[in-house]
Amino acid sequence: MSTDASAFDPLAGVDANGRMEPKPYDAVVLASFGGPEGQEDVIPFLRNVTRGRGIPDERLEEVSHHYRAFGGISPINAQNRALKQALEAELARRGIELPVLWGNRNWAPFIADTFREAYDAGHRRVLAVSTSAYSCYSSCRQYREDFGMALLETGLDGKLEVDKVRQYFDHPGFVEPFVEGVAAGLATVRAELAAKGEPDAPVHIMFATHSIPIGDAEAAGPRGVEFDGGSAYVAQHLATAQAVLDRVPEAAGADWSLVYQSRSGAPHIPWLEPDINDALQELPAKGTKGVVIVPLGFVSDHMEVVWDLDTEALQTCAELGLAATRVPTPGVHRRFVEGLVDLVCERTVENNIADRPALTKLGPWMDVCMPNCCANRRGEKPTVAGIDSTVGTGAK
Ligand SMILES: CC1=C(CCC(=O)O)c2cc3nc(cc4[nH]c(cc5[nH]c(cc1n2)c(C)c5CCC(=O)O)c(CCC(=O)O)c4C)C(CCC(=O)O)=C3C
Ligand SMILES: [Fe+2]
Repeated sequence: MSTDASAFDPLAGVDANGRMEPKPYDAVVLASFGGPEGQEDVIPFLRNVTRGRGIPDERLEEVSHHYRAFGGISPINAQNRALKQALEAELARRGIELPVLWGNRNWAPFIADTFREAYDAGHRRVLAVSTSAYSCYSSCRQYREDFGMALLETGLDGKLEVDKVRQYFDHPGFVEPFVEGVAAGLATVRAELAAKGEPDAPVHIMFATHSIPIGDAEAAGPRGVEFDGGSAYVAQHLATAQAVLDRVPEAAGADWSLVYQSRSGAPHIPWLEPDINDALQELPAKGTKGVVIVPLGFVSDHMEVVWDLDTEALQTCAELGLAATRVPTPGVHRRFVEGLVDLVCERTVENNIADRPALTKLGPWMDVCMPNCCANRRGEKPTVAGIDSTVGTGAK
């Protein structure tokens, strides 16, 4: 994809495709959402997530039950500790001396504390890797804003330079675990149908991602570019789903769709549809007997996956008599971990990897966001890693 960066006064070292020239980084910051680690954390965590966001109390109440049912513990922090360890091991295996620090947007360890820790350890330039693969306010810009706010809050703006790796929805390291999962999921569901005496019954492949307000979807990615499905967010998912399917011979001829989950917000604000549970209801009338649910929007098996898919959507399947399975997320899959380290190496001077693989025509996505990229008019906050960034750009 090409964008017109020449219209702006770009940061030094960024080309017209938003690619940043390699730099010598001192550390990697694994940045994630964060989650509660006990019953007493649940409400304070939800308040952090929804700060100033108009999420109805009933929705918070409902979501708190999802966490309460798991002892108030989200799986996401343990998953990020495991991912941090796996990244450290892969860097060590390649002989790359880059420490990995971990910080979250909504729960301890908070990004501001991680930046302080980085600075106190002598690091002056860090590269963030987030646990969000796609482009939208929640998955890209909000990280860039929270990095910016953390730099201002800690007084580290002008002292700590912060960049971020590109959105990696179509990187082979993200796609390949899903390829493996879809092939295995189809085999599981077909075996279940065969055991019921229906070996040739139709199976649907349902790709699921987080619903977002339609306004956020339309604001995703660079301005002035037309995308399939009406937005960069939807286009990235459609193209990635196709990239997965193209690599699973057993999926040839199977019906598939992209559906949405975990809607929140006020009812009068339109969000992306259909909801996964509504979409499942439609399947039996079409003669579909089985479904493979692919959590394409997510990096690990966190609460949105174990509750909204494994608890609710699989329950819907059971009620409808559909044979069903849910494919794993990339998690700490070897290819995913290698892919994230490759993404880091695209940006480093030492151990640089010049090749930037992308399995869809949308990629490789930009290292640096264009002005107003993913901006949803929730107010102007300073952002790092944008071509118009005023914070996180290093010594002033
Ligand atoms: C696109 C997207 C991703 C995928 C990209 C990514 O992975 O980052 C994602 C991930 C996640 N969302 C998560 C949790 C929550 N998201 C909420 C609310 C919201 N998410 C939104 C979008 C996304 N969310 C939006 C537009 C809202 C509305 C309010 C707002 O704009 O903030 C709320 C508030 C209550 C509710 O409304 O549900 C909670 C508790 C967790 C943690 C799970 C765990 O604890 O294991 C994770 C990984
Ligand atoms: Fe969310």
